[in-house]
Amino acid sequence: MEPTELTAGDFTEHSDPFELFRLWLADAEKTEINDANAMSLATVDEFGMPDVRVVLLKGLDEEGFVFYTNFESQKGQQLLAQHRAALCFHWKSLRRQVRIRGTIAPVAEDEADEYYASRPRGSRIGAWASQQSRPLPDRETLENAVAAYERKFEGEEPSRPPHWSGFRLTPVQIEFWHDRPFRLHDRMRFDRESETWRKTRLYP
Ligand SMILES: Cc1cc2nc3c(=O)[nH]c(=O)nc-3n(C[C@H](O)[C@H](O)[C@H](O)COP(=O)(O)O)c2cc1C
Ligand SMILES: Cc1ncc(COP(=O)(O)O)c(CN)c1O
Repeated sequence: MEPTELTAGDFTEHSDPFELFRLWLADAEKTEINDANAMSLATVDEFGMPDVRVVLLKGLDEEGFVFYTNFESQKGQQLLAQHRAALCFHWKSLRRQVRIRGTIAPVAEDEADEYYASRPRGSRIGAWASQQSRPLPDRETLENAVAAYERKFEGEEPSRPPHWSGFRLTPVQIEFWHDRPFRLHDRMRFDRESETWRKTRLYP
């Protein structure tokens, strides 16, 4: 890949990891074919066995990174029990990676209500119909559940299911990685130190 404005430049000068993350996400929105906000979410189960799946980043503020899911799903149960997780973004079009580790807390009820209300009606009904991560005998069972909830909420706005909400990951560590020739990549890690961030360059 020829270096461009997006693939060259020195990100290692940045001192605010949130600001740098926002710049990289904005770049990725321009270059990824879809879902630039997709991130791998790593958790551990009650036996310390790792698990990982992709979710979408739906909010970012000074407290952290927000995503939405079913709290009774595998990830929901793992996050409620362990309160810790890691995220990984890989933007292939930019040859960039961001890794984030931190603590997990559910978002406030009103924050979840507001996001749920912004989703298409079909997705809101779907959140009721899907018993995410539990066995489903056949597709028809799911479609019947969707039809039943469509009848239940006919003529009204579906309320947010009590088991559907968001988690916020508050980072303690954020690492930025950028591809460089001959695998001699640039890596910069930020470690939270109460109100500030300590910055460390890492061997590739
Ligand atoms: C691009 C992409 C985005 C996804 N976004 C979400 C999401 O935001 N929330 C969610 O619950 N599942 C999302 N999924 C589905 C999850 O990867 C996963 O299959 C599901 O949440 C069940 O995970 P669990 O059994 O570990 O709880 C997404 C999948 C893909 C491929
Ligand atoms: C099951 C599920 N829940 C939630 C989401 C989050 O995205 P949205 O709120 O835009 O549906 C996704 C995105 N793929 C998803 O697959």
